[in-house]
Amino acid sequence: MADRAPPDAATLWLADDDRGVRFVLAAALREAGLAVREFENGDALLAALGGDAPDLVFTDVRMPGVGGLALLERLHAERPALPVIVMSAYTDIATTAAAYRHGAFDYLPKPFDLDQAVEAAQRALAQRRTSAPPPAAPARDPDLELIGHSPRMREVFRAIGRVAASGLNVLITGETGTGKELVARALHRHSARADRAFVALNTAAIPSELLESELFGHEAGAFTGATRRHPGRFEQADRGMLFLDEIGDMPLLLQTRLLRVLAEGEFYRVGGRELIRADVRVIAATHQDLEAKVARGEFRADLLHRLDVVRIQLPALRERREDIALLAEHFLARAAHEMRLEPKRWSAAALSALAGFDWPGNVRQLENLCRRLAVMAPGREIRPGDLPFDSVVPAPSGEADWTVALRLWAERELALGREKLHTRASGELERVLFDAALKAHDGHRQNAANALGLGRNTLTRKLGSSRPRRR
Ligand SMILES: Nc1ncnc2c1ncn2[C@@H]1O[C@H](COP(=O)(O)OP(=O)(O)OP(=O)(O)O)[C@@H](O)[C@H]1O
Repeated sequence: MADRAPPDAATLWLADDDRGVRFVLAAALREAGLAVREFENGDALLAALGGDAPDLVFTDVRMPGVGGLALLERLHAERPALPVIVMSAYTDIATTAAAYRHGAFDYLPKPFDLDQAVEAAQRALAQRRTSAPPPAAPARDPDLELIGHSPRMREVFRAIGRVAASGLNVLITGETGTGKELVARALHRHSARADRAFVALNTAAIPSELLESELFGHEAGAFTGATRRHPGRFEQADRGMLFLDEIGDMPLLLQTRLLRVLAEGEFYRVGGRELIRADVRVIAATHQDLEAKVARGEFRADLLHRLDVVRIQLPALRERREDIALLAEHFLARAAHEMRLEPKRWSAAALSALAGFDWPGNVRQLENLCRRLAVMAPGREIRPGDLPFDSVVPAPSGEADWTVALRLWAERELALGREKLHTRASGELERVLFDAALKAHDGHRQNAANALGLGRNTLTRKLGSSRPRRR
């Protein structure tokens, strides 16, 4: 806790139950000229707060006693101007969004670069701020949770957490099936409009002549077949959110009308005279390159600017292969549950084949495959031969198949903050090798040892320690 910082240095209080994290982080922050005081949990920090106050707080989320989010809430209530930076290995959207909602200045997903942490601290100190009161916490539906632990998805979760409560229009881009609608729903659930409607409209799915009345509604008799007054999606989304999917397919004339409505917040139904006001936050999505469409004169630049206040770009699944195994396990289990089938599991080889596939249909394609295999795959364990791909998928960058699986395992364990990876992985490696060698040599230890390039005694000793259950 001793500090060599200059007497006028800004003070930073750091709460984390992991002594190692505290040690390296505090060292880096002191190096950057801050006076750092360390606490092993939120209670200790709160207790110290009576007599003294820091300029900035860094806190972990999961700690025994008062956790990081509760600490944040207390600090925010008592000292709203004090910036708090939340750090966590749990980068699910709920935690990230809760952090921002409770007034966190920033959220650092672990593991982070020390430079990144120092930079965040400096930013926070440079612009201390007061924040708006948090909106009510929305209910969560686990089926709507976005899954992923890749750095690219963590960035997406962070962006959602950051902009959900802001009220800004958002443009979500990404290939088909990457989860754009799911992101839009997450933005809604974590926004101040969560208890109001989320209305979705797929622009590409509706014939262009009907699109205008779908959006803005129509009066009875407005056109042939309009027998009754029909409120449009804009009206339905009043005080809530309107999700315009495939916005790139909207005809130019309607783009002009949409732009005007967004600018003025009011419109007439088709064939109507009554001016309707609607307070709508628009989230738009597209898989197309809208800038290119603007250049070709197919999309209005001013509409793009109005929709594209914040952009969330979703990576293709092949750009975040680390997430494939996690998603595959989730979808396979969910499919079995939904269809009341006996659960199946993935063999390591099948998972590594999945990780090497290109997934042009992205997460939706993987989800559909899992449903199909939950029903069709013959055994309890899904093997590479059960996969419907024509050719054997090459492992990335010439890696052997099993190292791909190992890499996926390591990345996932690290993302989950698990420990002793080396010991656990080495144990597994030996177990698999010894099993295979013994099986190939009918249990003959000398021959198995020869094949492995080990002495018989070494093999026997290792078998004793790695497989206590065996003779
Ligand atoms: N990160 C994720 N975690 C869990 N499920 C996901 C994730 N991303 C996508 N999905 C699932 O994949 C399917 C496709 O997602 P979604 O409809 O949001 O994609 P999209 O990008 O809007 O597709 P399109 O461009 O075709 O409209 C959905 O069933 C969704 O639940």
